[in-house]
Amino acid sequence: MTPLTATAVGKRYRTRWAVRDCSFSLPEGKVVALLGANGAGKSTLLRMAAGLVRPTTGELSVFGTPLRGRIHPDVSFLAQNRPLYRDLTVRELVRVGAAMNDRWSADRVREVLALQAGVDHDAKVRTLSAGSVTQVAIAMALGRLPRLLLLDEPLADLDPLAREETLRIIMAEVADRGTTVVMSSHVLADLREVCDHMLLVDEGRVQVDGDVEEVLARHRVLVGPVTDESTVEGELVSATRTQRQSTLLLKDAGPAPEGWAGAEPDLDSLVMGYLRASRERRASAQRG
Ligand SMILES: Nc1ncnc2c1ncn2[C@@H]1O[C@H](COP(=O)(O)OP(=O)(O)OP(=O)(O)O)[C@@H](O)[C@H]1O
Repeated sequence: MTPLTATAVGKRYRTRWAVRDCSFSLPEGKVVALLGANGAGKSTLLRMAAGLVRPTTGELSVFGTPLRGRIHPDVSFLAQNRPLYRDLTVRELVRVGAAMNDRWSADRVREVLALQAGVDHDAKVRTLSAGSVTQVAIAMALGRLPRLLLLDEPLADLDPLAREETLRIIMAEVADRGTTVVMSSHVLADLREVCDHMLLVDEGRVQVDGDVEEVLARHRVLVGPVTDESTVEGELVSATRTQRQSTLLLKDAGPAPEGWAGAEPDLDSLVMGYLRASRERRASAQRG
């Protein structure tokens, strides 16, 4: 069953739309990278999917059930501010989790915590480093035994070792339990090796949605003479030009014309191309 479907979803804060006309369906049992620049609308989308924020327009469904402003029992959400009771110890938190959740596995939380080196179970949450708080919050999120795990910037505070541990835990969660994981980030390097599916948002709209391999196969990077772009076929996503040479990212490109070299982009150059185009659109809108 589809873990998350959005139909024409929009969210307006006062006069500003944070998310606009978003429609997508996520595949089950995959890792989905939710990508976009700062302020693109990633957190707002995740908060709506978690049932914490109601859409202004449209509808979100989790495993076929329309959300009505409350968290779905099969969903766990790691919010960007990691809300945990700061005066409790990690051990006490695990006990409180049992009281607050209908479905709860303290064993699962302990199992995940045991995989995370350096988290002191007897320390009060407020004395932990930001990275340890994130690790505890992820363990707590997994304690709800979710089928859909929504993670807002899960790796942002983690050192390289903790990142690796966390990615391993997430990969095992997907492989062993078939959980669908949505992870937001603006640091693509975090997600490159783990994501199967991507959702790239820009100014609240979905720009790219699909299986990573399929998305890459639909794009080409063409390099050729700056003087002769007229022979290039396809939808231009973005371009970087030096005095002599153009590097174009294209969607649904035709064959490389005479004098041009073409190759499939890697995920980094694809995402950078879309982000660059988005920044240029914003800059040109500001210039009026
Ligand atoms: N509670 C709020 N009230 C008013 N505006 C908001 C609120 N939450 C988000 N916004 C605005 O909505 C837009 C999208 O914000 P959002 O936090 O969803 O983006 P994001 O992609 O998660 O950004 P970042 O990567 O910086 O966390 C931004 O312009 C933001 O200022």
